[in-house]
Amino acid sequence: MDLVNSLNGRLLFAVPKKGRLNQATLNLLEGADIQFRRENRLDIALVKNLPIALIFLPAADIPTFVGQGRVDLGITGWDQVKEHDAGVNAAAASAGAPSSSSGTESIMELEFGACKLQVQVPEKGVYTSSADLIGRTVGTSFVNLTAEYFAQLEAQAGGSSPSGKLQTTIIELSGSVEAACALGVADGIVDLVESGETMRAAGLKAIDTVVESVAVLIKSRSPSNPELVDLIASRIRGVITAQRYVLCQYNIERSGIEAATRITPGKRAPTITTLDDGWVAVSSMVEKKKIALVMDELTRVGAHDILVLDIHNTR
Ligand SMILES: Nc1ncnc2c1ncn2[C@@H]1O[C@H](COP(=O)(O)OP(=O)(O)OP(=O)(O)O)[C@@H](O)[C@H]1O
Ligand SMILES: O=P(O)(O)OC[C@H]1O[C@H](OP(=O)(O)OP(=O)(O)O)[C@H](O)[C@@H]1O
Ligand SMILES: [Mg+2]
Repeated sequence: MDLVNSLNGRLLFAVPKKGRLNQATLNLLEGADIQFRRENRLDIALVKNLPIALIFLPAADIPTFVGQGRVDLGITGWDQVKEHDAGVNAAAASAGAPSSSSGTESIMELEFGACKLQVQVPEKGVYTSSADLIGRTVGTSFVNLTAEYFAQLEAQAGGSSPSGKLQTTIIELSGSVEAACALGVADGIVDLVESGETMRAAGLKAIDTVVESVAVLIKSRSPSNPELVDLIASRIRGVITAQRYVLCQYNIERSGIEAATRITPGKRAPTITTLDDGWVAVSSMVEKKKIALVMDELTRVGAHDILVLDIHNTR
């Protein structure tokens, strides 16, 4: 098969090929009924039921492909989008050009991959604020955001050199960044924190947040097929909403309906069905994180036979 020719006329959609965002992204594609079979070792997969090709790329590279318009759509971390933007701005500044936009547009936040890019220092060390790291060495995979962050800090401290050259040394590391302080490679690091387990295990503490991140769906400024982009976005939004809600069903005496539907007003309105002898059945979407409380309150106002069901999809 001539792979390049087979991409003709297809919308190109970049997805993380490994790492923290890979599995959640594959689940999302499955929920949106985007069907494909990926050949072993091949980073391109043709979608069977839509004119789309999936391109498997490292999360960090996806904003570059989308930003240059080589790929129409992508899923990556917001941190990676900001890192790419900071790189584009730094390149423009060093060329004496005005800061330009990176060419990516965020369509929506996806409800996974939440983490924070944080400045971290040894827990029992001499550094207590980011300003203490000015003129020191900082290890990170996010060199552009880190350079931008310290440039601002240096400017605030009034110590920025006339040439605009950074006093703080940024060392680029591609993984296991937390090891850098213990091994003397860096005085502090800028890396991602979710649970904080990796940071604490390395004897580090966070002293500031550079960016708060979550996975995002992004598109290029001029996608090849805007209608298809809208269709995919709408399908993905449906899956995300379905994941956030559960369906709560219960029976209640008609006299209790007002109190009960105040507890479960639904996304738009609850569905109410009349049963025999003065009872009604209510069915309503409830935010998953609130369901335990909602069930407590429904019981209190006299609801019976409360059922909670997963929703697979919604529009
Ligand atoms: N611990 C985490 N919790 C939540 N999201 C994370 C976490 N670590 C990374 N991410 C998100 O996932 C994105 C990709 O990071 P990840 O480290 O998974 O990719 P990778 O570096 O390509 O893979 P690997 O680290 O396995 O080589 C990050 O930019 C961030 O948005
Ligand atoms: O706060 P936590 O829940 O511990 O998660 C944070 C860790 O997760 C990521 O590492 P990853 O697993 O991608 O390994 P890496 O350092 O090799 O990239 C990130 O770079 C942190 O090290
Ligand atoms: Mg990683």
